[in-house]
Amino acid sequence: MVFDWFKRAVAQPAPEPEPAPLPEPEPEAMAPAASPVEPEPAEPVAAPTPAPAAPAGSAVDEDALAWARQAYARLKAQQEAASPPVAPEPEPAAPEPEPPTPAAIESATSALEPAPAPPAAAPVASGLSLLEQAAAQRQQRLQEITAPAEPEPAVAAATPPADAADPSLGAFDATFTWSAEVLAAQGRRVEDVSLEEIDWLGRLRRGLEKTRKGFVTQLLENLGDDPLTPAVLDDLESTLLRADVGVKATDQVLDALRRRLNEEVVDPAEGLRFLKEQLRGLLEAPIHAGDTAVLAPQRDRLNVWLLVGVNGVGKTTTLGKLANLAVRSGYSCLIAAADTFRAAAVQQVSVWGERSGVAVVANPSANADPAAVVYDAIGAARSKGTELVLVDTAGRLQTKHNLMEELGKVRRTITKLAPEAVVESLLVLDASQGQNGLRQAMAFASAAGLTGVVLTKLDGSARGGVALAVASEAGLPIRFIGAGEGIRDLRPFNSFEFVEALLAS
Ligand SMILES: Nc1nc2c(ncn2[C@@H]2O[C@H](COP(=O)(O)OP(=O)(O)OP(=O)(O)O)[C@@H](O)[C@H]2O)c(=O)[nH]1
Repeated sequence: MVFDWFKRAVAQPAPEPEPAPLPEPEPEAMAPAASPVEPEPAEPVAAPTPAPAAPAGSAVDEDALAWARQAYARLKAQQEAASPPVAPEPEPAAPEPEPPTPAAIESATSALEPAPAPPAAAPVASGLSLLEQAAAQRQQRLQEITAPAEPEPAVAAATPPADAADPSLGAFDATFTWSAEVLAAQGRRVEDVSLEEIDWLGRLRRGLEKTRKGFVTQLLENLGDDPLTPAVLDDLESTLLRADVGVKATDQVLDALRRRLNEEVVDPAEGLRFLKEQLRGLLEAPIHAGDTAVLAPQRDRLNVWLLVGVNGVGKTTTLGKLANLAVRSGYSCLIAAADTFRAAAVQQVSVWGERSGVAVVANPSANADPAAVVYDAIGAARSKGTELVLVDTAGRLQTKHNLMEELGKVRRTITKLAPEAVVESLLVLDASQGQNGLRQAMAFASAAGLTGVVLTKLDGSARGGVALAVASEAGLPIRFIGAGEGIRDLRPFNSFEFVEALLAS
C-alpha cells in the first residue's frame, strides 16, 4: 500500500473568490466494511488517542471538524485493519516495547537466529538497551557473514527501507485537523485521504513554523480587525521583504492588493484570502509555463535528474530522499555518484542508496572526472532498462568559473550520451540562505540549464518566503521541498499547501 506521490492530484488554482469550499461530510463515505466507525462527533474511535473531540486551540469550523473526524476515524480503522490483531505467537518479530527484561533480550537475540528469514528486516526491538541491541546486531552480522554469499549485490532487490515504512496515525489534534482541512479545501474526499499526506502536511507545517512565526504574527497584527488601509499595505510590504519574498514578488502582490483596495473595502479575512491567492499565483506561474504540475519521471524511458548547487545545501540528502520516493512509486532507479570532489560523498550517497535498495555507480579513483561517472551510469542504466538516474554533483560556488564549466560539461555529456533521455537539472537551494539563493539560481541556470528548484531546510529557517523570490525573479518552478533530515521529509511541491502552511494561524 504505497502512496504514489508522483501521481498525486494537485490543487486547482481556485479561481473563485470564495473561501475554499469544504466538501460535505458524506455519511456513507466511511470506513471499509471491517470496522464500522460512526462519523459523528466525539465518537469513541477507540484506543490510545482520545476520541476526536475538537482539539484544543484549533480554529476550524464545524464542517471542517466533521470532515476531519471522519477522515481520522477512517484512517484509524484502516490502520487497525492493517495491523495484525494481537500477535498469536511470540514470532521472530520484534518484541513489545516493554521494559527490557532478560527474557526479552534472550528471545530477541534468539529470534534473530533462524537465518534465512527476513532479509535486513526490522533490527531489534526498541525496548532493548543499547548494549542488548548491539549484542543482537553482532549476532545477526555473524550470521550474515557465515551465510552463503548473496547471488547478487542485492541492489536491485529494492527492499523497503525500515525508516521509510508507512507513517502511523498520531493524535486527533490541531495539526491533524489543519492537515485535513487543507486536503478538504483542495476538493479531496474523505475516502481518498491518505496517512502519507496527513503525515507530510504535519511535517510541512512544523517545518515552516519559524518562517510563519516571523511572518504571520506580524501579518495578522498588520491586518488587525479593521478594513485594509494603504498604511496597512505599507507594513505588509516590509513584512514580505523581511520574509525574503523578494522585491519583485512583493511589488506584484502589493500592486494587486492596492488595485483591490481601490475597488472596494477589503476586510482582514478577505485581505488574507486575497493575499494567499496572489502568493499561489506567483508560485504557480513558472509551473504553468511548463506542462507538468508535478515533476515525475516518465515511465518506460530513461530520465536523468542532475542535482546541482553550492556546498552543503543538501544535494546528496535530497538525492537519497528522491531515490526513496522513486522506488516507493515503482520506478527503477540508479544513482550516479558524480561528486568526485568531497572524499566522503560516495560513501554518503551509498548509504542513501542502501536505504532504498538503489544501486550506486561510482568511480573509486580520487578526483575522477564526474562526466566519466555519468558516462558509466548512463551505460549501466541503458543495459538494465533503468527509468531514473539521479546524478549527485559536487557542491560549488557559483562564482568559481572553472567549476561551473565542469558542471556545464557534465550537463552536455548527458545530452550527448542520452539524447533520448528526459533530462531535469534541479538546483538545490538551502532556504536559510534567503536572497543569496536567488543569485545562485541565476548563475546555475546558465551553466547547468536548470529546469527547476528543490528548496531544502525549510525547517529551521525563517526565510521560507524565498520560494516566492525564486519563482518570480528566477522564473524557476519549485519542484520539491525538504523540511527535515528524514527520508520522508521531501515531497513534490504543492503551492496551495505551501501557502497554507506558510500562513497558517
Ligand atoms: N534540517 C534539514 N537539514 C537538511 C535538509 N536537507 C539536508 N539537510 C542537512 O544538510 C546537511 C548537508 O547535506 P548534504 O546532503 O551533505 O549537502 P550537499 O549539498 O550534498 O553537500 P556538499 O556535497 O558538501 O556540497 C546534512 O547535515 C543534511 O542532513 C533539510 O531539509 N532539513
